[in-house]
This record gives sequence, C-alpha cells and structure tokens, in this order.
Amino acid sequence: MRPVYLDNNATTRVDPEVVQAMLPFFTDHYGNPSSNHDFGASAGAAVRKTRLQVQTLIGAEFDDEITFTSGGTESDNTAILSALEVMPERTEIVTSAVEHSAVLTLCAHLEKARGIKVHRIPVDRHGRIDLDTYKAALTPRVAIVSIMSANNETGTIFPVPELAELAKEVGALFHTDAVQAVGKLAIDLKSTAIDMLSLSGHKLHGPKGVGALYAKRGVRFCPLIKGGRQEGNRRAGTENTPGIVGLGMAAELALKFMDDANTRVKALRDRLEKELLQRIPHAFVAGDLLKRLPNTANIAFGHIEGEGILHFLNREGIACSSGSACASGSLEPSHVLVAMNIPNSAAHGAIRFSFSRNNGEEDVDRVLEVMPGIVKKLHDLSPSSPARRKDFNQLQLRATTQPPSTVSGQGGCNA
Ligand SMILES: Cc1ncc(COP(=O)(O)O)c(C=O)c1O
Ligand code: FES
Repeated sequence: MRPVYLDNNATTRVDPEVVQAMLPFFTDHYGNPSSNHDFGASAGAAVRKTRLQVQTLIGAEFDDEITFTSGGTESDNTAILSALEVMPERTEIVTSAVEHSAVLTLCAHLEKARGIKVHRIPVDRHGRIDLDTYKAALTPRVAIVSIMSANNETGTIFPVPELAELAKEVGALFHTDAVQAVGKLAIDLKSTAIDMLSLSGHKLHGPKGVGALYAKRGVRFCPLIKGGRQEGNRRAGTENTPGIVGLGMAAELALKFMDDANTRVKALRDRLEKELLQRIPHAFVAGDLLKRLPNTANIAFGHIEGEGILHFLNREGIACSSGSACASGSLEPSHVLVAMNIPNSAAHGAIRFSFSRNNGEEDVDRVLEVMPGIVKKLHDLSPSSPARRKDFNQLQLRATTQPPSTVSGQGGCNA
C-alpha cells in the first residue's frame, strides 16, 4: 500500500535537494562559522548566503534583518519577550484566540508570572479576526501585537499588513507568526509595517529545528538566548550550519514552487473538499473559504470522533490530523474551532488534510475511496447516533465495573 501523506501543516518531507545541500556541512565544511580559518570561512559564507535566500523569500529589505533560530517556537518567544524587554513601560499584549501554542502558552505564562495583560481577540465562525475588538484593544499600553499570518488548523489568512498599520498608530510593535504562510504565500515585508516575523524550516521542506526571526532594521531588540556574539548579537550559540544551509535551499525551492502551490496543489485540495462534501452528508469546511492557505482543508464530519477517523485512515496508510486535542492527552476539541464557535459535536469530528508539492491526484482518489466508508462505520458506532445509544449506555455501565484500560478507545468524550 502506497502511503498517503496529507499532514504537511504538521511537518513536510525534507526535499532531496535540501539534503544534498546540507551534507557537505556535516563532513567537509564543518568549521565553526565564527572561526578565523578556511574551515570557518566556508561555513560563515554559507550562513551569509542563507540569509540572502531567506531575505528574498520574505521580501525583507536587508539581510541583517534575518536571525537564525531553532524554529518557529523560539522565534515567537523571542519576538514577544524582546518587545516587553525593550518597552518596559508597556505592559499589554494583543494576540488572537487562535494562535499556535508557541504564542498562547507564552502569553498565559506572562499573564500569570508577570501580570502582563493579554488581549485575545476573538474570531468569527470563519476564523476571521474581529476588527472592532482589535481596534479597541490597541492603546499606548500595548508593547506588542502578535497575530499569525495564517492559521495552522484551518488555513484562514489574517490581514496582517492592515493589522500592522493599526498597531503602528499606537506605537506598538507588530509581530506575525508566519510559520504556515511562508513558502505558501507571496510575502513582501519591505512594503509593510510588520516589525517582526517568525518562520520555520520544517514547514517548507527544510529540516526540523531551524527557523528564522525577521526584525525590521531600527526595531529595538533584546536576545532571548544570551551568550556569545553570534547572529549579530541577536542569538547566542554556535550556528546550526547544516540546518541553516538546508533552510536556505528550502527557501529557494519554495519560491520556485510557489506557483505550483497556488495552482496545482490548490486544485487538489479543492477537489478533495468538493467531492467529500458531495459524498458525505452534513460535512462542512471550517475556515474562511475566500482567504485560505491553498493547501489546507479542515473538514468537520459531525457526531463522530476525529480520533476514530484518524485511526481508520492510518490503517489505510493515510496520514492527516484531527481538530481535537486528544492526541495531546486532552479531551477538549481544538481551541481554534472552539474560538470559531463550531459546535462541539462537529469540532470533535474535524479532520485537517494539508497538502504539499509532493501530493498528486492519486492521493485525493485514495482518500475519496475510503473516507465515506470510514465515516459511515463511525456513525454506526457513534454513541450519539440513536441506534447506538443503548449499546453505549451498556458500555458505560460496564466501565464502572471494569478497570479503565478495558474501555479505553471507546470515545473518551462523547460531546
Ligand atoms: C503557526 C505555527 N506557529 C509555530 C509553530 C512552531 O514551529 P516549530 O515547530 O518550528 O517550533 C508551528 C508548528 O506547528 C505552527 O504551525
Ligand atoms: S476530541 Fe477526541 S474524544 Fe473528543
């Protein structure tokens, strides 16, 4: 059975060209980029070349606006903590209710540990930010606004250039987590008021554990990782040269494949969505249908558990992810779908299919072939289907008299 990988918003396959570009930096050019000999010089030159490649991908004005980090999470943390450090008189953060945990968990910590006020701007049913609440939260007390460029679960695109202009009016810094957008959407930072932007290598066919933080020239900055003078004093620690080189090649390839992402890959996503909705009653798409990443489809199937769908898809060799957080040990549906006011019964059955340039029509065919059967099977088994309620009640009765392990996998939550 040929595996079908449709979980590219979680991570992507490293492009073979990226691997080839990286290899010599493990075995031949292994010098420390800070060293004053030829080994160091070739590593240093490679890091400088990557800065240009990333600069081109995101349309930054200067290459020294790019700092290499360990990935999206570190870039997000650095941006927010830096802003609070350089503007201690400002004690508020504005963010959205649907950010990645790299932003939301940090904000919750800052709220608790440092008394920072966090405005989590709500979204509507399509995941679009509530502009009036956003504008009302903007005051001279705000140090930084951090709003993602595109949502990782639904693909909804936020109007970050406009939001950045508004933040500027009150003197707040504007950061965007563009981890999902970079490589999929054309970005031209020099024409925007965006002060900082996070990106991550492994979402664009680069290696894991490497990313970058863009900070516009003139933006005051305080490093998160303190130590040596690497990265223009912005990020201490010997550079991950092979990883950085891999990110550079990934950035170059992303530009080359940008058209493909927005035409062929988008058409695959659209066909999957259209045909699933035709074949499966009550299924609907979660997200902004007009402004969405071209590769992402988040489909809610209703009254069945996403985890169950994933399980059966996985048995068919198909990888995607669910809109629920059960995988992380919680029985709550995704905070993104909850913020969008999607009913619990639908949010629990939401599945995210995310495509990349490695996918083809045969992947869509395969999902279409198995999905209706899986949904039907789960519906028949679902405790919320009337036919099954009697069985389920009996199961619950048994659960009270048996050790928990014997009833695991029976739908931890039946909302
Ligand atoms: C929107 C968003 N931000 C941040 C991250 C974290 O990036 P990294 O895995 O490179 O730390 C991810 C990855 O899941 C993401 O989707
Ligand atoms: S989301 Fe998995 S059990 Fe409800």
